[in-house]
Amino acid sequence: MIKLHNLTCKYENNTVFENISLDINTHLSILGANGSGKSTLAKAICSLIDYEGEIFLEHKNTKALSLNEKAKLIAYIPAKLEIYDPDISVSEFVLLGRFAYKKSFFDYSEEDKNITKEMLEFLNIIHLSEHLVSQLSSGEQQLVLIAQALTQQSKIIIFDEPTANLDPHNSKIIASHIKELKARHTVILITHDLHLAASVNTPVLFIKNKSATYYEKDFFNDASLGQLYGVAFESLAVKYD
Ligand SMILES: Nc1ncnc2c1ncn2[C@@H]1O[C@H](COP(=O)(O)OP(=O)(O)OP(=O)(O)O)[C@@H](O)[C@H]1O
Repeated sequence: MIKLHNLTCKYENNTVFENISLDINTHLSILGANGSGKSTLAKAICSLIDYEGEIFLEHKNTKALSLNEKAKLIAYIPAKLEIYDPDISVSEFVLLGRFAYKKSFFDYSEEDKNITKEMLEFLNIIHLSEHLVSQLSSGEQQLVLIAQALTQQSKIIIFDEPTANLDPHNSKIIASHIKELKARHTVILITHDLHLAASVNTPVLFIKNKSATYYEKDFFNDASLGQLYGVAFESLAVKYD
């Protein structure tokens, strides 16, 4: 459960959006034009940037939570992997998702390593375990990012444009994983990929003109999409189902 109360985000003098209040009790897709503030909203929810107002995760004010407490409640998956260590392997990278559970400063536990292996198997990338993350394709890197987030075992997972760099085949793989994860997690999906959003099939929060409108259902039709995005739509063609 995520609760936003009078949430305002700005960068210096640029107000991105203001006074968003919303209770998110289920899966949600956040849509809107480039620069409308989707990633800013996600980053505020994850305390990665400053904000005005209040954000509650599972009834707890995020400002009162430690980094580790937040990591156990919410995971953020960026659109693209930033690789700080070109020599890190897939299994080492995914294991880092267990940081909030680490008991010893020096090493991860057997349980941490087992959970890492489990997530690599779940995403069908166990064969990449010893590969260098820096040498993977974009599609493989996206799966590695998802694996790392899953090891956090947080209730809420935010996917920020998970198919941004992917071809339709890899997008379909990601779509199928996201749909599967809905059974165990609260999924927040940020995307421009309307096929993906329609396929994942959640209520929609559309950000426009510094505010946000919530659509419980009936969002994915040519008329409302055309009006919101300002371009003509003819029924979505690619099927991720
Ligand atoms: N670190 C930053 N410093 C200053 N301005 C920023 C910063 N990050 C984002 N912005 C500005 O905030 C606004 C919202 O950006 P944001 O990335 O949240 O939009 P978005 O909806 O996720 O866009 P896109 O769909 O293009 O990824 C934009 O005008 C952007 O230029």
